[in-house]
Amino acid sequence: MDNSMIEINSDSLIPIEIHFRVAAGPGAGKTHWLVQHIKNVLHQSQRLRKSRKIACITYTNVAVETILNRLGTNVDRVEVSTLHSFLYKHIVKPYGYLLTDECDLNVKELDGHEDTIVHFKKVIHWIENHTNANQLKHPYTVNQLVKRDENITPLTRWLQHLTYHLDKHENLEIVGDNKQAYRIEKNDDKEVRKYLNKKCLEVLSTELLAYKKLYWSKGIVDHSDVLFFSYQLLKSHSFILEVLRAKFPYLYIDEFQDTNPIQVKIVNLLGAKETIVGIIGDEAQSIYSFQGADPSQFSSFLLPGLLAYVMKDNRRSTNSIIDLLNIIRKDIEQKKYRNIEGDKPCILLGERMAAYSKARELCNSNEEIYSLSRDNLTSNAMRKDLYKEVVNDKLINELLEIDKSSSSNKYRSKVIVACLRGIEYAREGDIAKAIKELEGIVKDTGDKEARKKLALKSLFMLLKAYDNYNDKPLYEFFSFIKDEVRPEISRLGKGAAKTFYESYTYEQLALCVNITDDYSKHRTIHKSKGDEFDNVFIVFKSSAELNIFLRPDLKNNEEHRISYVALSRARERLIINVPSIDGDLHSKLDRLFSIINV
Ligand SMILES: Nc1ncnc2c1ncn2[C@@H]1O[C@H](COP(=O)(O)OP(=O)(O)OP(=O)(O)O)[C@@H](O)[C@H]1O
Repeated sequence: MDNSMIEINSDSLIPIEIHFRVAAGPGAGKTHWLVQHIKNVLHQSQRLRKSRKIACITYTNVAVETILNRLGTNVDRVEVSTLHSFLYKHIVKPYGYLLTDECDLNVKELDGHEDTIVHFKKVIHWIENHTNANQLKHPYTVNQLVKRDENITPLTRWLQHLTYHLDKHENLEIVGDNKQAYRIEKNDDKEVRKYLNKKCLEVLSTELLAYKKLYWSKGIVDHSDVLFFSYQLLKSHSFILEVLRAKFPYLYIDEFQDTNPIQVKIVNLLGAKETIVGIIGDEAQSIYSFQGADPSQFSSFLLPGLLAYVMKDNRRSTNSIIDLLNIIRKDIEQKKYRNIEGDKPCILLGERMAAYSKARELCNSNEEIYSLSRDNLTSNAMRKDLYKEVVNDKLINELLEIDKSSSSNKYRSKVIVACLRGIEYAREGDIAKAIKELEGIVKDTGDKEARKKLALKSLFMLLKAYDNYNDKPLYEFFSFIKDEVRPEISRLGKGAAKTFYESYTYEQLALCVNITDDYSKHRTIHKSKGDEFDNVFIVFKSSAELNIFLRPDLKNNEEHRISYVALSRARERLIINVPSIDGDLHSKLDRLFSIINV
């Protein structure tokens, strides 16, 4: 920790007209402090008027909700959003027309930003018209690339992972990640990754902007495009910066450790004058390197006169959990604010589900316990094993597959899946995503406004009837949609499709929907960031992961930071499951944990 840092706690007031950086460990009360600080600025500032607001940026929609709730009646003078939504609303949407020539951006058709999609028709068009197509050689000729499955899969994956990089002149370039250009082949039950040829990718890379333009010209924009457009616009049109600085005299960014270099540049541009910038975060909880985050950007972030603060309390966890966290972390020794001893953290050795049952016992059976896993597969497996009736998590794909025989059947399953997804997103609180899903099936109806209205009406009907189909065969859900929502979908005659609809329940298919902002009790660690739970059950796949307690390296090892985030979510009880550990490790960890065989 830097000695020049000023120590504060989550109730401290700081000067409001000086740029700041607040660093603090887990459970220090960063979010609590930020909300207090905003209220203080609203109270004291001479620079806020009706049309001028505080911009408060945070990482997820869940975090936006949390801050809005805590701000209470003060919300109308604060704009709380994710960085992408903020940039989209205040830069891309109003000024995107300035990019019409350079990027072919079709502003009229712009309708929000989405996850990256790959339209294969566009891929074909792009490759067929590629200036360097004649350099594509067997077995990667134009024809072979767009017709052979063994090329289509890695090509699609590669295009799905295009990103932007700042070059040494601080210009943005579009780059492909060649490690993503693979398909999986099974060889004697072993899975082997087969990659697209490097030379072929090199040739294709020469015209990635042309590929992107095929989407932009239709108004299709993904999350990283929002950063790209914002950066381009701010760099070449300084009046936009002036407008933004006038609108937002204060800009605060929570969870700054997970911003990527382009975002940092944008924040730097805004903070160069007038706007006071404040960043809050924890380097030790930086877990998004796969999205370009670089933890060192937090401590190296500088603006003229910036004051650096540190909060050392841990207000969340019991003493025995904080002891464990302090073993892992060297830069801040957290103080035990609650000062409650609590149960000794526990390692359960053995099979995952048996360990989970034991963990429930340890938490007095009736208390809630949240499981946190490293990857999606494991968190889905936790859910799946608990809800035994789920046969597999590919049911949605099976349904789409079974209805592929004719275009009318294809449309039928598209409608069913869109309704299913829409309902599940809405039930998890993401109404915007739910409506978007349903808009996709009413493309033939009127203008944008009319489609939105119809989607909302359908969603309302579907949610209202939820109890009528939730635990029934999917056929009931289909009948409801045909009767009430989209009568034009084709009937279900005898055959494989009908059998499918009768064999699985709505609930079983609903479990296959991937919820983005996951509020459920079985989550990935990434989705648990910023949250806290009384009892936490962490799934470690092997004893190697326990090395974090013996040789911690939060600075250089992202896997350690991910485990640290998981361990620090617990308020009362911390339980780790690992299949087994050898004797040596057992004796070394004995001091820190109760170790139980299940
Ligand atoms: N001044 C305070 N008064 C009352 N409760 C507080 C105060 N500061 C923090 N808390 C409580 O302490 C807990 C941890 O705070 P918070 O979630 O804001 O921490 P954080 O620093 O954002 O943690 P993390 O980095 O782990 O997400 C929360 O339950 C919060 O409500």
